[in-house]
Amino acid sequence: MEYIVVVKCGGSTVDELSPSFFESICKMKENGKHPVIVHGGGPAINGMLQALQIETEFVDGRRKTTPKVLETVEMVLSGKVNKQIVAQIQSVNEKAIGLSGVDAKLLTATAIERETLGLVGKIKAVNVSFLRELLEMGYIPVIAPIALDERGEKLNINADEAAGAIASALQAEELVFVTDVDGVLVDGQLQETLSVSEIDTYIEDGTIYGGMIPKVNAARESLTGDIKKVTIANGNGKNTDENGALIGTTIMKEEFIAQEDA
Ligand SMILES: Nc1ncnc2c1ncn2[C@@H]1O[C@H](COP(=O)(O)OP(=O)(O)O)[C@@H](O)[C@H]1O
Ligand SMILES: CC(=O)N[C@@H](CCC(=O)OP(=O)(O)O)C(=O)O
Repeated sequence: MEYIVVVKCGGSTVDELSPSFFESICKMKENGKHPVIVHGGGPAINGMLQALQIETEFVDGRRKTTPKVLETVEMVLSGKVNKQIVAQIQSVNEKAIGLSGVDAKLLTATAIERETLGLVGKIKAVNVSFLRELLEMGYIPVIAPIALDERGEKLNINADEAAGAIASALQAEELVFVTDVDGVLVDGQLQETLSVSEIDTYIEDGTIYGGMIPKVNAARESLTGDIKKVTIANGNGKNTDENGALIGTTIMKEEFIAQEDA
């Protein structure tokens, strides 16, 4: 299998994704690339938890997940958000299939720290052969970040972390985070490129905070493997190149930045 692109759609943007975003996904296929979509849904989960009067709390960017919270997370992610994206892709005439990590044991995870986070996991394994079969059949997999642990218990996974782990396991060429900002901003200025070493500096001085932290951390981890390029871009469809590819902040290994500059 050649060129795989993992695209993570953030919950911040999932209701705003423009037709041109879905067209850019189609263009990828026309250009011989294989998109795999991983999605979040934080704001929709918050809304449902509020409606159900279930308390929620974040610890270092991850949602503390009780059994009741997990039930709601799964209902919103696997039920509402996943099928919304699958329907939108199919409306531009592409074949899409919605799954969570529970289906076909797609994602296996272990709990990070039950005492503080409850049912929150870190991905240990991805059912790569099943995903590759779907890609070979021409399907775009759309994946909700719920995983199973070794005993078959469900765990909630941060969607940015899930996208990074799936991209690494698939040996994808590219990882794209689609969110509600144009990319990484420093003093209000969009950064076209960012090196791995700059990530640490900007997290340390507070320039990168909140929901941007898991994205740049997932970028850093993925770039230690086969992935050559990670992009953080806006889902509003306004920033695309002539091929319809999303433009935002590109995070690359130092040696690739050096090559591009040469
Ligand atoms: N340096 C930065 N540049 C741009 N956005 C940043 C930065 N640091 C933190 N953010 C925040 O990260 C948010 C995106 O993360 P998040 O809300 O978790 O989105 P998603 O649901 O797409 O994962 C932005 O809306 C912004 O508030
Ligand atoms: C463990 C954990 O925090 N899981 C996330 C999963 C969804 C997500 O990550 O959505 P975004 O991409 O919109 O942030 C949650 O429960 O909100």
